[in-house]
Amino acid sequence: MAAAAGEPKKIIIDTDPGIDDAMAIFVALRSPEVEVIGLTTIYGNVYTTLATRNALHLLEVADRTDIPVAEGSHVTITKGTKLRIADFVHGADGLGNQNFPPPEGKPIDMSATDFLVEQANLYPGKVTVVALGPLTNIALAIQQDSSFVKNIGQIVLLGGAFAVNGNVNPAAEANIFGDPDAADIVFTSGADVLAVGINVTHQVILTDSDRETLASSNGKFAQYLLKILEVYFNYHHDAYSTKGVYLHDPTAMLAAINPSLITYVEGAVRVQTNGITRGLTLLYNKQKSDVVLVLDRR
Ligand SMILES: O=c1[nH]cnc2c1ncn2[C@@H]1O[C@H](CO)[C@@H](O)[C@H]1O
Repeated sequence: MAAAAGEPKKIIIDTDPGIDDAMAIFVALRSPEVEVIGLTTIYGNVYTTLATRNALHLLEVADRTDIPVAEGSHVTITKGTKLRIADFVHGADGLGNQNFPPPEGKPIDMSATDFLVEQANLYPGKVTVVALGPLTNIALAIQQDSSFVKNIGQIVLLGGAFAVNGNVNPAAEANIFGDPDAADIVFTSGADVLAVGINVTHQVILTDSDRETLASSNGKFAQYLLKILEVYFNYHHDAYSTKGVYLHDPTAMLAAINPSLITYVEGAVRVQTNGITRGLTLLYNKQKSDVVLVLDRR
């Protein structure tokens, strides 16, 4: 596949690493179509402090310590501290219980939100945020700077369960469930949002036999991923009948790198923020304007 002519697309990866986050970050670092200009961190698969540590670690594994890491929010946008952390999917350390040594690097002296706002201002229309966790940092950037929505090129996010059951409960997918209020702010902000839901990512499976192919590679990333994937495979074997693992974050990353790989529908999205369907994503993609008005609060 030829890289798009001209400058690579600048991307900031907002991430909660996370095993599939690690895969997505490596995909981005190996794709000439994009230039990773920063990682921002968030809770989700792990708490934010550990997400920052893992982000720094992954950049060290990839020999890309030139890329800055900015630490994100430790609480939801409504200051909620009762977070749902998916350590049962990713291991207690978020990276398959490998207990890697602590990274040598440090996050930059700037919050994730400030970094997002700064970079969007610096390169108006040119920065894509690839959001792989709950959307707190992005919603905070929208609230902090009224020109963020105009300046950010696109927000590509892994989240939602569009017309299918969620993975936390029948209503909600994990990233949206993590901060439904933030997600509703992002979806109704007027920004160019491309959402890759689990209705898509549950079709993208790294099978047991793909894992054997990976094992036959001497590549640095292949060997690293093999180690951390064990826990992710065990979880999927136990929790789902699928013989393999869902490639959630790598699929969203591929949508950012090469949008033509996926087909899309356009419409208004709202997120349910309370009750038993908290975290439900509702898409209306028809042309009936009075219904869109109810959904779209702009
Ligand atoms: O069953 C689950 N509960 C919570 N989080 C999960 C589950 N399965 C996967 N993920 C994590 O949440 C995002 C996709 O929703 C992915 O980051 C995935 O690793």
